[in-house]
Order: sequence, then structure tokens, then C-alpha cells
Amino acid sequence: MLKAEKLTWAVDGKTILDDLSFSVGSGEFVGVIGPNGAGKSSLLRCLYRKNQLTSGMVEFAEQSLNDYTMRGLAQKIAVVLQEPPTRFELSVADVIRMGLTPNKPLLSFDTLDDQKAVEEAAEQVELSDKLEQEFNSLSGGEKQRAMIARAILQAPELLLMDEPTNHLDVRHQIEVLELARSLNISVIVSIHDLNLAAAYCDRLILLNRGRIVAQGAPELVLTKQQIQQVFEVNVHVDQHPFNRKLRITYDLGGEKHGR
Ligand SMILES: Nc1ncnc2c1ncn2[C@@H]1O[C@H](COP(=O)(O)OP(=O)(O)OP(=O)(O)O)[C@@H](O)[C@H]1O
Repeated sequence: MLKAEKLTWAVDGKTILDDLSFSVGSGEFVGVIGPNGAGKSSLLRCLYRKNQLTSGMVEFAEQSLNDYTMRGLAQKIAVVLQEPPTRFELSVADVIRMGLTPNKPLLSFDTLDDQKAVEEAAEQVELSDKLEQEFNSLSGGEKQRAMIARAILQAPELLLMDEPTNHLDVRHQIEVLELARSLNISVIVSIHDLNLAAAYCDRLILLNRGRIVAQGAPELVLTKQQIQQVFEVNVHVDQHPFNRKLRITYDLGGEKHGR
């Protein structure tokens, strides 16, 4: 579905992403992990054409990303960003409704079905009681969930999410990832929490300093050695006794502090 080959992005003469090759299959849930500044957001920006590649190529559905119109791209790919835009002086319902735009004829009016779709998307992210509230007055986590509802309404084939769990409490982190999984579309998500990444992603791409250090199933990528090398922390990696997913436990410096 999505294929990147030798993707390279440089800015001000500095190479930020260097020779990245990977693919994401239909319905796959892929996590992009790596330390601060590794290039996760820059990579996602290349995948929705906010960053123009310096060299290499990205194909979506066997067509170069550059060959899509903006509207054509929005019909295929939805994006949920780390910091939702704050310029919206609109209600939550207005913001969510924007998700319908790419798939509606230009200058058409909203139908009752559109209204119902907005309400259903709001319900999925537990914002039904906030629909008339101004978007800007939502909490960080609520804004994030509204942007996810907008993306759901877009009915994309690929969902790109840049740190979607950033502002969310632990229950909503889990719910957002489960919701994204339940859509049964391809998802590429950048994520800091390695345990969530291991639990929800089919495959992981581990970035460090703009290069892919490892990619594959969580068990192959999240090895003790690789985590220690890239994140520079001591960890213990085992299998969770209940869900059999990888479990990463960090050395929180107890020894150092005599605890
Ligand atoms: N437009 C830009 N101009 C200059 N430098 C940039 C630009 N965009 C990104 N960078 C640099 O590229 C590097 C990677 O940034 P990026 O935001 O992609 O990292 P990240 O892995 O998403 O980090 P974080 O985990 O902190 O969000 C950083 O050093 C950043 O300063």
C-alpha cells in the first residue's frame, strides 16, 4: 500500500532523514519509535507531503505521492498531528465535520446523514456532550480526540498519527490506540511509549539520528540491546504474563540512589 524507497530529507543543508526504505501493507498497524529528535515527525511529514523529499520516493497505492492532488491525497490519507491547530474559532462539531470535506462535492450542503456521521464520530471519542463547545476551549486531550474523530470521518485508507497519545491520560491512550486498530485500515503512528508500541503495533520502525536502526515485529526491534543502545537507558525485556506482549521495564536508577 505505502512504499518508501531511499527516502531522504534535508533542510538547511542538514540531512534529517537518511536513506529510509520501508513499506506498510494494507491494514497494517506500524509504529515509528525512536528518541527525541530521531526524525519521527519529519518522516510522517514526508508521508503526507508536508516535507518535500530531497531524494528517494514514496508511493501510495502504486502511485507516487507527488502525483496526487491535495484533495485526492486527503481522500486517501488522514493525519492527526501532535499539536492540534489552535486557529480554529469553531465548535467541536465544525472541526469534526471538516473530515467530511474531501469526500463531498464542492460547495454542497450538509445532509442529515452528515450530521449523524459527525455525532457518531464524536461518540466514538466520547465527545458527544462537547459538540457545541468552542474547539479552542477543549483540554489538550479532548482536542486530540476531536482531531481523531475528524480523521475517522475522513474514511481514509491510511491514518498517520504523530504522537496521538501525547496529551491523553492512560485510559484514553489505550482507547485511542484500540480505536485506531478497530478501523482496520493501515496506520502509521509515532509513539514514545515502548510498551504501548509493543502491545498495539504489528511492526515497528526504530529510528535514530534519521536512520532506520531496525524494523520488523516488536520482538525483533525491541531487544534489550537495541533499546539500550538507542535510548541510552538500562532495561529489562520480558513477556507480560497476562497478555503475552513484550514488557519493557526501565532501570529507574534505584541502585544509583541507594533504594
Ligand atoms: N523545518 C526544520 N528545520 C530545521 N530543522 C528541523 C526541521 N524539522 C525538523 N528539524 C530537525 O530534525 C530533527 C528531527 O526532528 P523531528 O521533530 O522529526 O524528531 P522527532 O523524532 O519527532 O522528535 P520528538 O520525539 O522530540 O518529537 C530535529 O533535530 C529537528 O530540530
